Amino acid sequence: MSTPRTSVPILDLATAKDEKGQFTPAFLDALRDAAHNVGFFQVIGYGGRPGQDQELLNTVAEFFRLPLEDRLALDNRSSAQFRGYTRLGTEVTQGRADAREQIDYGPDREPLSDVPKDQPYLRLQGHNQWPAAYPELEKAAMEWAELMSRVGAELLAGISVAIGLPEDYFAEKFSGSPAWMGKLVHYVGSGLVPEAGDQGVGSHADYGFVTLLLQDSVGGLEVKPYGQDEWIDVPPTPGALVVNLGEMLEVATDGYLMATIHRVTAPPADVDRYSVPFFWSPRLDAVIDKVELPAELAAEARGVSDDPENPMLSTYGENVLKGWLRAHPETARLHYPELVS
Ligand SMILES: O=C(O)CCC(=O)C(=O)O
Ligand SMILES: [Fe+2]
Repeated sequence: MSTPRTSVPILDLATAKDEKGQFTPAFLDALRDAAHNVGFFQVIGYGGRPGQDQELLNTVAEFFRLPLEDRLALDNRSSAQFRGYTRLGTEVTQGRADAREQIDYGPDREPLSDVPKDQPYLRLQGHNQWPAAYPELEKAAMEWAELMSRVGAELLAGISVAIGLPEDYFAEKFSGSPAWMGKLVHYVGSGLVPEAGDQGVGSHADYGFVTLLLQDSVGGLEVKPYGQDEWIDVPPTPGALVVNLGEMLEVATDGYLMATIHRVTAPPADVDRYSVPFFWSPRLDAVIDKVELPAELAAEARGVSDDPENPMLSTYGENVLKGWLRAHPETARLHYPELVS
């Protein structure tokens, strides 16, 4: 085993490619090391408009200051796509309530009319819920998703090359209707959701390929690299996005890359924390097969985690529906009663 890691590396996307548009060997080495040994890193130079990150966080904070009834008008219990507003303390991670409220959103598409019984996850295609009286939110969130889709595709291309695959190896899985997901999150100070204790969000891995997270300056995000007992901090870093790898990369690489476990500690009493995670994810019907890794990397593959509480499913839609059903039990009972006991 390599030496335990105590910090999360920072990579600069602005200098990732040479003048011919190829990822540089130095960038690929740093990316492979960060992705394989830590599973978490930060990127700077990702190409947002100056001030776009802070504007988005301010817009999100403003939304959560609207009266509760305005937020509840977007209640995700009315959405078979789990889109819209989740009330404080009703999302569950590791069997415990999280001290956060949030809006979930994704690509806005017509729901499919004829969903085969054996592909219930196709029902996750559908519409978002946005506050009509506060149009700034939809605008900022969708503009962010566009930027993050570009960054996600670029990083996945880099990760592919770093593990010996062609740059566009996974591109087909995203073509047509990639099922990315965005979240606008408000963590509340400990004490406001008594049953959460200090759990902002409980320890978990993400479901897709790569997660790109914008966090404000409060802190509290921690990560547990594979094989390590110590949690390490992901310190708020101006101008940076936090990147972590999701379960689809663990499935594809047989654990050479792992979906790294992370959690957020609730902020201190009376402090609010805002974050915007974005999950770059393929089509719902994409099936992710194991890739052929170069021998020296294959020798370091750790196998796919076999947690009976969290099986990793190779059809992306199945894998993400598993997560939604677990995290939002009320919405699950209302829309997918046949899938939850
Ligand atoms: O808010 C954060 O810093 C992390 C959130 C997270 O891990 C998630 O929503 O999957
Ligand atoms: Fe996460």
